[in-house]
Amino acid sequence: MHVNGKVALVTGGAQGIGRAFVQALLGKGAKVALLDRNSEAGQESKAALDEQFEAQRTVFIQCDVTDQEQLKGAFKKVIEHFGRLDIVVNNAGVNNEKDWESTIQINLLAANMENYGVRLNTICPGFVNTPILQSIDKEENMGQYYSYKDEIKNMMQFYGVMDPSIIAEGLITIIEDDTLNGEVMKITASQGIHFQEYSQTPFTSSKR
Ligand SMILES: NC(=O)C1=CN([C@@H]2O[C@H](COP(=O)(O)OP(=O)(O)OC[C@H]3O[C@@H](n4cnc5c(N)ncnc54)[C@H](O)[C@@H]3O)[C@@H](O)[C@H]2O)C=CC1
Ligand SMILES: CC/C=C\CC(=O)/C=C/C=C\C=C\C=C\[C@@H](O)[C@@H](O)C/C=C\CCC(=O)O
Repeated sequence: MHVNGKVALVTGGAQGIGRAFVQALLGKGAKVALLDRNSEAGQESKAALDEQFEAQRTVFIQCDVTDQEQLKGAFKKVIEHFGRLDIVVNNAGVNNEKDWESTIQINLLAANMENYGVRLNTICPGFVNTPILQSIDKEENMGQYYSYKDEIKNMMQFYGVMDPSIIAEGLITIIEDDTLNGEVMKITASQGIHFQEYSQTPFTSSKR
């Protein structure tokens, strides 16, 4: 699918990886709805992007993705505003080991989107340089894993920390290659963008 002229919705688009996704999609000619629960960061991001791209190509919608009503309302607004919706990027995420139920609810929201006739792929990055990494130093985020914070920092040094732009490059690859469906794209500092390979099994479903 060509990105040019398409409409994308990016959750958690106000900062970090989501912001890089929004920027890359705009760079490829898409119109983008940037959803985030953080209104201040969302508005700041939109203002910064408007300096680089035509303002009417980006809309910020405040939305907490865990609130089904807000989320449905946001999807509706995007379609009303841009007239269509072609690409959904389920990026919003938190690191909160003390409230893992809400972490799952936020981070894995897309799991039930397969019935909408869309291609569904996932991106699994190693460490990426975004504000979420500051949570490693906070007991309120790390909970029982707080004592591993120095170990995690050593891992970050060992494996490397990537720039969000490479994750955005992975997203554009997924959108542009229509053959990709059900794929797990891994992005690491040492191997770059690559795919998880699963061994072939002989059974073929009649439903495929
Ligand atoms: N930074 C990293 O090293 C890695 C991050 N990830 C995942 O990538 C995604 C993006 O992470 P980062 O950009 O690093 O984090 P970040 O903390 O910099 O940005 C996350 C954005 O999501 C928003 N958000 C959080 N909860 C929300 C909610 N309930 N509703 C709407 N918006 C919400 C935040 O306000 C923020 O703007 C997350 O799902 C994270 O788990 C995955 C692997 C590595
Ligand atoms: C620690 C929690 C902080 C934030 C949570 C979050 O949202 C992001 C976590 C991000 C990445 C974690 C990566 C962990 C990687 C390691 O456990 C290894 O599995 C890395 C493996 C391979 C790297 C291979 C390579 O670079 O050569």
